[in-house]
Amino acid sequence: MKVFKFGGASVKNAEAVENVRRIISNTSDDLMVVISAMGKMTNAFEELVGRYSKGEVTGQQLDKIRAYHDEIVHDLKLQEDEFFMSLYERLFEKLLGKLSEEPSANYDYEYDQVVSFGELISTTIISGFLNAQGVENEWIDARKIIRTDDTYREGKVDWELTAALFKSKTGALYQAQGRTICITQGFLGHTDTGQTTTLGREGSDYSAGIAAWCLDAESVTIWKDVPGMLNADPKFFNNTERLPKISFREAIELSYYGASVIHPKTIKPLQNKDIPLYVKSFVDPNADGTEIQRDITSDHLIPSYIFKNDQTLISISPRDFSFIVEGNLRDIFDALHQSKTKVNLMQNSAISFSICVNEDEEKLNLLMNLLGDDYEVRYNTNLQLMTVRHYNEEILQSLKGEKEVLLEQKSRHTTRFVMR
Ligand SMILES: Nc1ncnc2c1ncn2[C@@H]1O[C@H](COP(=O)(O)OP(=O)(O)O)[C@@H](O)[C@H]1O
Ligand SMILES: N[C@@H](CC(=O)OP(=O)(O)O)C(=O)O
Repeated sequence: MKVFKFGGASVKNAEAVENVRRIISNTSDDLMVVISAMGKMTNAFEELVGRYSKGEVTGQQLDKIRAYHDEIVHDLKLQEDEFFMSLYERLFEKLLGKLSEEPSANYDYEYDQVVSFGELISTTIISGFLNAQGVENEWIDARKIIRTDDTYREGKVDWELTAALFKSKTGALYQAQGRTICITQGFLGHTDTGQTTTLGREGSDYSAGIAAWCLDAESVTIWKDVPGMLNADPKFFNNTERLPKISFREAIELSYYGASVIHPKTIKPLQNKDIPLYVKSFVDPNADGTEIQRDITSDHLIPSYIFKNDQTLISISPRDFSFIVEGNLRDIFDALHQSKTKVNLMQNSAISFSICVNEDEEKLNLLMNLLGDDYEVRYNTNLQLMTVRHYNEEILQSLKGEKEVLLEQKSRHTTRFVMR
């Protein structure tokens, strides 16, 4: 059994959905197919829930979402399919029902209840289309399988329970005669009381990793709009090179530093069970792509570079000029934890502790309040964090150009610059 994952870009319109059908039809393996919301629909649902949670009118946002999906349904010629249409209409009725309720004060909870419809609608359309085209499949409700805690918008997975649920809900299907294709939603989970949760933005790759771990899959293939994992984001660089084969370790480092082609959480479950991950192009499905697996021998061959924009460099110093030692490190880490500040880089000197974080004014104010009067906090905004793996001086010079470097950090394999 293999796991395939299709993201928003691969199902953004009817033509793309037909391409997904072709890719699925061209393999003969049992499949668990994990699918995200279509195109940029998660952003559209975020606008919708933003208005809903403030008690504002949501008609315009809802109409936009409905029209987008209706066009795909029309182009796939599904509107004559009564069974499909009853499922499709029911989803929108449920969404409308949710929007007519008074929102609770818990925004993160409301977010998950509303934004999850993106994946529910997309998988309903794709499952319906595949069935209509004779590609028999089972629609599996991830909200009944992936068990998380109640950290809404970033559900923490209960692995053992999720594995048991996967096996009880899909085991018999995969053991049955003939080929089995299951279609399920990325990004979604549920709590022990049955409330819908989500796993964090761009979390469908992670769902594919969870499914593979739970089902002991042979491999995972993530279908993307790029030829594989490249040595830089092709949206910002010409002449990128494909990394044909890298280790789990290298992939987790690259994605952690910001190579957004794979969600960083995806790798751990696969590494833990030694399940290879293929990143392949849905535009050219027969091309080789990238193979991510345990062997490290190819990791050093090509330098990779990753840029994160909209960074803030924060410098925290004890006001009494004391050293940065255990006690004040504890205060600083406590404040970071409480303000849920995610640190992209940290470094200290005798009397100052520096961190580079994604720009977020609200969190920064909270952090400063938590640190209180004992610490002086200074910061620079609008910066760029550049990470270069397997660097050489020539590459560093050409990437830095004329930019001012505010902080530099070097290890044997990685150099990082915070620049303006
Ligand atoms: N190192 C990299 N290699 C390939 N693509 C990258 C890299 N870093 C960033 N990207 C970006 O990741 C995008 C694909 O990921 P994403 O948009 O999240 O896919 P999806 O939402 O369809 O799953 C590419 O279009 C590319 O711009
Ligand atoms: N739809 C969700 C989950 C996801 O992973 O989507 P994609 O695979 O298109 O990045 C999001 O946009 O965050």
